[in-house]
Amino acid sequence: MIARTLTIAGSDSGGGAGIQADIKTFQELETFGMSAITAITAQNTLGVQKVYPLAPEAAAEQIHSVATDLGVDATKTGMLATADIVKTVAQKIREFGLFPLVVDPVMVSTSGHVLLDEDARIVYKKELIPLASVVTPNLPEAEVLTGLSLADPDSRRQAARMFVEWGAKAVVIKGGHGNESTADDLYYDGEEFSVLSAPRFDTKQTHGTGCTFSAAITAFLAKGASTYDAVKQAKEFITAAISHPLNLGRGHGPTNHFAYRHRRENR
Ligand SMILES: Nc1ncnc2c1ncn2[C@@H]1O[C@H](COP(=O)(O)OP(=O)(O)O)[C@@H](O)[C@H]1O
Ligand SMILES: Cc1ncc(COP(=O)(O)O)c(N)n1
Repeated sequence: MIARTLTIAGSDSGGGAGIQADIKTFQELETFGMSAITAITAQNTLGVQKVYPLAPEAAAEQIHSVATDLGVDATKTGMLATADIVKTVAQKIREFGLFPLVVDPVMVSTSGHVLLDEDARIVYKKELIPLASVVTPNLPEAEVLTGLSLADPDSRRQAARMFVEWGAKAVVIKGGHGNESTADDLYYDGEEFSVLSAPRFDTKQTHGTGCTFSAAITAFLAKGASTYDAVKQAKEFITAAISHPLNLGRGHGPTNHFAYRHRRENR
C-alpha cells in the first residue's frame, strides 16, 4: 500500500510554504498526502498580508475524518497559530496515535510575520514537543523556546539536549539562519550528535524551506526510514529544491519541489 502522510498546518495562498509546500513534497516523494488546515493566510513572496486562524474544532474534525478512514503512516505539524489549536492538535495526535510525528515549531515567517501567538509557546513545550519523533526548530525558534543565544556550536548542542529533555525523541536545529559559509543542521537523538552539512546558496528564494524540509522528513518516515535516515534524505531534498530556484514573485520566492526528482531521473 502507498505510504500515507498528513500535514496539520496553515494554508499559504502563494504556494511556497505551509500546506501547499507539504502536499507538493509528499507527492514528489510518492506518498499519499492529506491535510488538516489550521489557519488560512493571504500570502505571497513579499510577505503575509492577512492571517485567519480557524476554530480549533475545525482542525479536530479534519484530523478525525482522515484518521478514522484513510489512516496515516506519518504526520507533521506546521503553523498552528493559537494556543487552543496547539492543545487540540496535541490531543488528537494522542487520541489517534498519529506517529511518527514531525513537529516544525513555526513561529515567524521568512518575511517577519508572527504566525504563532506568544501564549502558545508554553503549550508547545508542554503538550506537543513531548510527542515528537523529531522536532525541527530554526535558529530563532530554538532561541525563543530554550531562552539561549545560539551563536556557537556549544550552545546549539546545549539547546538540542533541552528539546530531548522535554521529551522529543530527536531534534534538528536548522542552520539556515546562521552566518556560516555552509548550511549546517545539528541532529541529536539523545545519544549522538551529527551535523548535516550542505553548501549555503546565496539566494532569496528560501520561502518555505522549513516546511518543505519537515514534510520531506515526514514522507521518508512514512515510507519506513529511520529518523536519522529520513532527516539525511530530507536534507538532500531541500538542498536540491533551494539550489534550482524557480524565480517566481518579487520577494522571497518559493523553492523548487521538482528538483530532487529531476536530479535523480537525470542521473
Ligand atoms: N541559503 C541556503 N542554502 C542552503 N541551505 C539552506 C539555505 N537556507 C536554508 N537552508 C536549509 O534549509 C532547511 C530549512 O532551514 P531554515 O531556513 O533554517 O528553516 P525555516 O524555513 O524554518 O526558517 C535547512 O536544512 C537549512 O540548512
Ligand atoms: C502557512 C505558512 N506556514 C509556514 C510558513 C513559514 O515558512 P517560511 O519560514 O519559509 O516563511 C509560512 N510562511 N506560512
